[in-house]
Amino acid sequence: MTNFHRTQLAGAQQGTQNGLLSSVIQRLNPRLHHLQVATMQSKTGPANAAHFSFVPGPGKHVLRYGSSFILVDRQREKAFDMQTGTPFETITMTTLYSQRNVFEQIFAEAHNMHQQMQEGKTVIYNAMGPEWQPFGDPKRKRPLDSVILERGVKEKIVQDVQAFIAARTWYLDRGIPYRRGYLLYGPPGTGKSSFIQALAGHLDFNIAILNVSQRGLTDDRLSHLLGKVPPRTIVLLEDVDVAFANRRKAEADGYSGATVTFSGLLNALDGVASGEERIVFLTTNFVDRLDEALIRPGRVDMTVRLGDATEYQIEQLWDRFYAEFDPEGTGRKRFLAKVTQLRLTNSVSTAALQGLFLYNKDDPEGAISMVEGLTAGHSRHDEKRVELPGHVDVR
Ligand SMILES: Nc1ncnc2c1ncn2[C@@H]1O[C@H](COP(=O)(O)OP(=O)(O)OP(=O)(O)O)[C@@H](O)[C@H]1O
Repeated sequence: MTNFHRTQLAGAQQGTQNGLLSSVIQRLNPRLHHLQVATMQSKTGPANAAHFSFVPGPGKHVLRYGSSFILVDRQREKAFDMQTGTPFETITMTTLYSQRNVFEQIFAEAHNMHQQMQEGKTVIYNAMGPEWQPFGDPKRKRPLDSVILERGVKEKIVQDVQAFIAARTWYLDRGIPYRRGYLLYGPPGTGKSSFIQALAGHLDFNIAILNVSQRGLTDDRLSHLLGKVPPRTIVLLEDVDVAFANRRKAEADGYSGATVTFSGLLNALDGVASGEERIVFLTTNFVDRLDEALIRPGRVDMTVRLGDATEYQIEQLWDRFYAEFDPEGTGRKRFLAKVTQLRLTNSVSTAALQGLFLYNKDDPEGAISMVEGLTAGHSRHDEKRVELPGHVDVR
């Protein structure tokens, strides 16, 4: 007899293991008693629409897989996943020694099922203690063209990242750490997070997000987390300026406080190295607070300013919302004339414009008549330019 033991943090384990066990459970065709109904709710259909499937419930079952019989023991733990409320489980599968190859097949099949479920999706990881864990269900990929940046900016970043991904052997042959850092800076609501999400989808990567200002995130934890990012995952470190306000040195006992320090952030970035490509995006609303040590090539190789909406972005955003109502573009011209007259170009965020267009979803005239409302919140940001040799600064 042979046993196959596997423990699952139900719905919360990292990487491809997440949900893998539920695929195994789905795959095992129940032939005996103790069935459990698994309910899956459709994300797009009406709230009360749901699918049901019968899976072996907790307890022991003898199941047949092909010509093999397997004893499956599904046991719930006392602890449960804090995000979903699902109890952790241990599943023990036992079969005849001569049939042991069957486990490989089951897991391969379950793995395929699991991958199919994730196709076209982006997994978002959050830091939970010392681990990266998927946050909620994988998200539908955000299309790149849904994020509107100044002309050519998106293309420059995408090209750079793709060239980096294609240059693996080049880096490894020369003994250069295979990593690339990007800093996106600019006022809030200009598409920094949205762009990174869309880029991840475009490259078929997942995202591991960490807010540097998060309480309880120490230098050690940051360094540990960056050292064990799941494969094919972009790291997004938000609000990195916070570390620069915190230049405190570690105490004599090595403790450097409950937040990330400046040197802790630099060390963590320097330590990021693996045979896998490592792509790290940093974001900040306050580029002036950053130190040049951060944007030294190797830590950050490209900086990109995402500013308030330019004329080009306003036009593009207008067309995304109103192309069908305004095929000739006359409404767009009037909207832009009003925006220019109110001196709003380069001083309202794309998020604010999106808010106005959403409010007037089917009504371009409504949007034109409400432009004045945008002036209340508008602000002008004059940031210093990031100038450093060997460094790409896209503005
Ligand atoms: N350039 C843009 N193109 C398309 N949508 C945008 C753009 N900028 C902002 N939005 C929309 O505005 C909202 C907020 O955007 P997002 O979170 O990406 O901004 P951010 O720059 O990351 O902000 P913060 O600096 O506050 O984190 C999202 O709903 C996003 O879809």
